[in-house]
Amino acid sequence: MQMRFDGLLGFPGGLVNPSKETLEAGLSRELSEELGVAIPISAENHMESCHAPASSPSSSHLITHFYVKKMEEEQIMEVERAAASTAADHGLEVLGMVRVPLYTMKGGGGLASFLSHSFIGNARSQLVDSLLRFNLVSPKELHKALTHSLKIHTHTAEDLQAALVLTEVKRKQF
Ligand SMILES: O=c1[nH]cnc2c1ncn2[C@H]1C[C@H](O)[C@@H](COP(=O)(O)OP(=O)(O)O)O1
Repeated sequence: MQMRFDGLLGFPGGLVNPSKETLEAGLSRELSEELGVAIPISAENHMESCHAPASSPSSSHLITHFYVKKMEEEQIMEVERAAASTAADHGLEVLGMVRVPLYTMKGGGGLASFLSHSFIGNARSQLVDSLLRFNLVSPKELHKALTHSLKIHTHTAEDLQAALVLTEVKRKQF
């Protein structure tokens, strides 16, 4: 996955105008811009399409099309190198590639922590669906990670609330 310009986690990709290019050609173009390498995509890589509600009142509703391509570790490392060096969008729309940890540590580190971050649109569901579909994590492990993730999320919300109260106090002093 990647850290986006807006601080949210998401998959490489972007908007495609289907009257101008096919979904697969549009995705290949976006991958070249964001990853700095040409990755051919075909209809066989399509996993799911769904209607995603607008992420903010000012943005439009979207149909998201999710594609999955299996790669060898060496190919992934090549993509990671190119994404950080030759990709046109690096440092602009994309701040870096991130690997998804497929393990959960005792204290909740790993997948549980990863899933508690903030994701763009329906990227978290896309990630969870693909982990299950390709048997990368068992349903039991994923359930455990998501349960822990929810606790981390609640703790983060409480932490943010405490920071907000603190700034309110400081704001009134000045
Ligand atoms: O990974 C994703 N999963 C689901 N929806 C996503 C993901 N990444 C982006 N989006 C949605 C949210 C945005 O409204 C649109 C366009 O994304 P963006 O990165 O801004 O596209 P461009 O590169 O600017 O074309 O898609």
